[in-house]
Amino acid sequence: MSVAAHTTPLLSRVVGYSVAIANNAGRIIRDIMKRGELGIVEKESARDLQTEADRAAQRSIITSLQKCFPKSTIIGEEGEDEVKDLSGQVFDPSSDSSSSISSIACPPQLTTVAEEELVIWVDPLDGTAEYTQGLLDHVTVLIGIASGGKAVGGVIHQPYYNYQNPGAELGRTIWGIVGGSVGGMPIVAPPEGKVIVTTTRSHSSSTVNDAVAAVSPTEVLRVGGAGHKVMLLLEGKAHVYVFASPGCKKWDTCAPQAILEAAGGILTDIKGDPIPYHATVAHRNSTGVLASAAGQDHQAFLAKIPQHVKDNLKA
Ligand SMILES: Nc1ncnc2c1ncn2[C@@H]1O[C@H](COP(=O)(O)O)[C@@H](O)[C@H]1OP(=O)(O)O
Ligand SMILES: [Mg+2]
Ligand SMILES: [Mg+2]
Ligand SMILES: [Mg+2]
Repeated sequence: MSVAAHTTPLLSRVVGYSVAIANNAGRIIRDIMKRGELGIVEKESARDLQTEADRAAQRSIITSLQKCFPKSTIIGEEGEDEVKDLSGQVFDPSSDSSSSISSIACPPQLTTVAEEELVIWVDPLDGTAEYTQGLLDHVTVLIGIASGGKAVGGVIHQPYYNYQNPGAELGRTIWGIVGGSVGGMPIVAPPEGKVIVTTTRSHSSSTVNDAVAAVSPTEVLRVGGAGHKVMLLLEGKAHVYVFASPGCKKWDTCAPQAILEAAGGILTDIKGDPIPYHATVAHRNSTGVLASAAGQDHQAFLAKIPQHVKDNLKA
């Protein structure tokens, strides 16, 4: 372990190690796709799939995080068996130069957060439907860190970024701490005079579509993954992410929310209420998601969501 690991705040260390752990999970996801044996199973429905990549990436992430931060609570998408299975290949994040943590700023109010106060929400592969359909750049690995019920830090790794640009570096990782710093990609403001909305491509419903139409989009980007859609907000490709559905869970939104808020954006439920991230909270975001890029009028978007949409999403 480097000297910096002992002198930097715990939260910066967790985020820095999560960068390396997410990058390693991305390698596992690419390897499984290359081998072509996806081992697809249906979870709750045909729209809720799990592959060997989801399972293997979760095993590796949970095993590695638990080894580094044994007193924190770690909650992963892929169920109890996978979470308790610590046989995943242990990855030592301090061996990876991408976990350089000295540049990850932590605001004063978060420097004293203790390991046992942290709840780490892990989505080992966000955008599983798109992964199985070959829409590989929609896939992300999400590690979100909460303290006091709030999303305070996060990592989004996009393992297939640039996969259609041979010669360019494959994959990218963005990280952030709320009130601290954001790194890994430039933050760009979306174009003025347009309202580009991003929403689901694989989990639509009439309520989802009514909410999108209500914000009067000039363009709608229907893409997979919560992590991918928040990346579109960060890189100026969309103004607002609207998902009036109970489909997303805490591990889908914790990391994206922390990074978006660190960059000046806002993520709430579709009614404007904060999403809680305590260890004991219900996993489902039953009242939907609305996220806006930095500089956008979040309240104005919320005000346009029709009452019948809000009524359809009960807590
Ligand atoms: N109805 C649903 N069933 C299961 N997962 C869902 C559902 N709706 C959304 N999700 C999760 O939220 C993410 C964002 O939704 P969408 O891509 O539809 O916009 C999905 O990639 C999926 O995460 P995951 O792929 O990790 O299972
Ligand atoms: Mg899933
Ligand atoms: Mg997900
Ligand atoms: Mg997932």
